Amino acid sequence: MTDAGSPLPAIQPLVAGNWKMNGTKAALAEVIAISDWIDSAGNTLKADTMICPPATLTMVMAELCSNGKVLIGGQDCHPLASGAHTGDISAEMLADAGASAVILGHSERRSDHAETDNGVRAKVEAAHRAGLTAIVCVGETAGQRGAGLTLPVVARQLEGSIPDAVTAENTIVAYEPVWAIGTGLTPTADDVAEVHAMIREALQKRFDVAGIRMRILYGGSVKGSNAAELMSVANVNGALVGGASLKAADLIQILETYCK
Ligand SMILES: O=C[C@H](O)COP(=O)(O)O
Repeated sequence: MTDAGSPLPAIQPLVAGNWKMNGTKAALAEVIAISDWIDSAGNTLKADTMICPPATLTMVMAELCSNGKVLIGGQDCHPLASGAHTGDISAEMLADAGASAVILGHSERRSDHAETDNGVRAKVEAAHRAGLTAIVCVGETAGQRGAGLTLPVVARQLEGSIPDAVTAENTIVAYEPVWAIGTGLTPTADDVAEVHAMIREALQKRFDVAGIRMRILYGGSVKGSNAAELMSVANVNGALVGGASLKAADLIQILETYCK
């Protein structure tokens, strides 16, 4: 409930596809097929759809999807707006290319590029400065889960990676257990519920109403056959999908779980 006592609007789920380092111009056919399917689904689809292509496809994909049915996101950004940083792109550049969001702190960035919570936080601030929604990834490794550290690890990443001033619109949390990414393994529905409940509680404590309304996505081996179960867990407001977002037919199976 808000201060005025009126009920909060329902959270609109999001299914976001992270293409990672996959996709050339030939893959644009997939996003066209997704967009056409969304058109045919009309009002029955009760979720937003986003594709986060490699940077090379951002602008052309954003132009193809200018009707807004498929939102476009980046996969990373530099904390600064411009400068001598060979190979990097800024949040402002992503926004200029037509992106409305950017994935930050993905475990592959944390491990491949030694990204820290502080570094991710600076990138989230950059995303907000450029008017982008930050999709902030958190999640434990297999070793951390085995040691019973899932909740403290995720809580620490959440606290460290998200800045103090956020809104429910400009920030999304994605819980991705590292051991579930690309492995075909998924946590049980109860395990997902436990972590998402902790995330919701932490967000609410820190951000009040914004924390209640913020979307929390689950990611890690989501596919058509498990999406209905995972997406029905309390406090799961959509999915961050890797492998199953590369083919339109696979992503559409996941989107179908949100067709009512
Ligand atoms: O960002 C997406 C995740 O890393 C999940 O990837 P996956 O669906 O291939 O397991």
